[in-house]
Amino acid sequence: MLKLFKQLSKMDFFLAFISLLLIILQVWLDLRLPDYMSEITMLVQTEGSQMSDIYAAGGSMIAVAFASLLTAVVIAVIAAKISANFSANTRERLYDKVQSFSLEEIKRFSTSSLITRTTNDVTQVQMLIVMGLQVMIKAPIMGVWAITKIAGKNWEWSAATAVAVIFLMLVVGTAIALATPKFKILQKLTDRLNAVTRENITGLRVIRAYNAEDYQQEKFENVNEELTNTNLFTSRIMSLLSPTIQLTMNGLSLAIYWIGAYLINQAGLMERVTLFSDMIVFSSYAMQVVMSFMMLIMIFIMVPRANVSAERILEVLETEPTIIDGTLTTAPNDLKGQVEFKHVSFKYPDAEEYVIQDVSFKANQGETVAFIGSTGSGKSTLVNLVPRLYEATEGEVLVNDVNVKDYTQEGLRNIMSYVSQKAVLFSGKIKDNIAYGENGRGPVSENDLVEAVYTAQASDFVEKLPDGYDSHVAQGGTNFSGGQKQRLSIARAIARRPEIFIFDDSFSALDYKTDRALREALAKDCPDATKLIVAQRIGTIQDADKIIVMDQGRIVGDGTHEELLASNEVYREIAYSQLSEEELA
Ligand SMILES: Nc1ncnc2c1ncn2[C@@H]1O[C@H](COP(=O)(O)OP(=O)(O)OP(=O)(O)O)[C@@H](O)[C@H]1O
Repeated sequence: MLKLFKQLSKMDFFLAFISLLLIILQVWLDLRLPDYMSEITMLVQTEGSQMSDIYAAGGSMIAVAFASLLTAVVIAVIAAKISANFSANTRERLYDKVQSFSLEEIKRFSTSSLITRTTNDVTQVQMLIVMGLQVMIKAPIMGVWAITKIAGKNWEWSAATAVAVIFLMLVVGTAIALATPKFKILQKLTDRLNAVTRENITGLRVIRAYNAEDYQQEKFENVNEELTNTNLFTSRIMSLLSPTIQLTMNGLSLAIYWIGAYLINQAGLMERVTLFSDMIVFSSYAMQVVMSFMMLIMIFIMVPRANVSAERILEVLETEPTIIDGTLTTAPNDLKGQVEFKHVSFKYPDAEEYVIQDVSFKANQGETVAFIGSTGSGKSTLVNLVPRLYEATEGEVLVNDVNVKDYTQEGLRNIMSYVSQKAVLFSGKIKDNIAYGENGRGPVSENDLVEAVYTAQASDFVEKLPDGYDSHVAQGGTNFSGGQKQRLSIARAIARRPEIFIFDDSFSALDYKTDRALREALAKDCPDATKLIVAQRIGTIQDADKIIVMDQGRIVGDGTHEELLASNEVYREIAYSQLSEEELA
């Protein structure tokens, strides 16, 4: 956890130092109170005392108590500020780190766990800082100071206090030992609850359509119940602590008075007043000692959980992304839009089998290269290697004759547009979604934006909307149809004016007519861009300059539509399953 605190700024450390000084002042003020008590008790017991003296002592006592209160408020404000700063910085660092992760690291942690770590786990540590700054430093100072005040006064009273403290430590130690293992489980269960909730919300349509509410509900309830039970277990243990502490404090008071009564009974008349006053003072200080232990206990309750959270946060922060940036922002040559695979093989992290095996091909500037093959044959995986969403396990992926590993990721992605299999839109306006991201050449102009929408065959529905390009897009683009979403995400790719387009089965939701119109417009408007197209439909790819046929991660044929029809069995099978002989002739 200390590692996490290292990131606090100098200003935060300075504030923490100020709060330390204030805490010392507060403890000093708090420990003045029993002295006034003693003074007042003495005055009350002594014959001939003046009322004005009692008022003076009482007034000072109130002033000191008020000053202590004021100091406590300032300390609390400082603690809140430091802890809020800590949270904001940690969340930002986590966010930046996650941004640098490749899909491999995201998969390793899981999306829901990354969300819990950025929110819930940070809050756990934040709460510890707030409490810790106020109490963790104060309690030992107060405890030690109070002990020195009562040390040597009377061994019977000291022994009673020691017994109370030892008893408390035993009870708390047992409670912490029982509860700590559960804290780790609690955070993991929070991850799972988060995952199930996300699944329920994102899959709502399917859940409803299949009347699977009960099934999902049960899934949710199972995790929820497990989390509740674990929470209850730790809470029950911790809830025993408070009454035990109360009981110990009251028991200690009783013991001190009981011992006091015995001592007073034994003492001579003159000593009685001093003993009585000592007893009052001792019991006040003894309460301070027990109170400081109680404060420490509160912290000890929080430390194990915060520690688990801190470890989970550090795990993310200390993970080195597997995809490391190269140094080149552009290729040191005049090539544009060239993509080449040289004996590339790939297997997913933690997987045994290769999903791409010894793939080699070349796409030159302006060419359209299409990939077709049965589902699961590795087409999407293959094109994901070009923008380095994954790293080739063996072989080389070259863009403009430079290995993709040698580019900075930003430089590499500046020259390409990737359209994923599932259209992804972001909440905001249509135009924000199209003029999205950066390409290293400044913002997308209004003209490029409109042209892109036209090329993507999206103008018909965009311009019909009451707010046109300013129309609202809901999160995930849920207020658009599948085909509309695909066209908008294709428009976003076109607006970037890239050297290379990667379409990962991005035409699948379009009707044949729109599919054809879009491809024709793309060929006309972006003739110089290289297009890598993954598709299931022969119609989408039959005009491609080169078609690569994939089967079980290997290339089993390449050529034009006509060449493959004549020579490639796998291609012919796919083609005949989709089009009639007349259409293919
Ligand atoms: N993130 C992943 N982790 C592990 N294995 C994966 C992952 N994504 C895909 N695979 C596996 O890799 C293989 C190739 O998948 P890929 O998505 O590249 O095929 P595809 O040809 O694009 O299929 P489709 O046409 O159905 O989209 C499949 O066997 C799949 O199970």
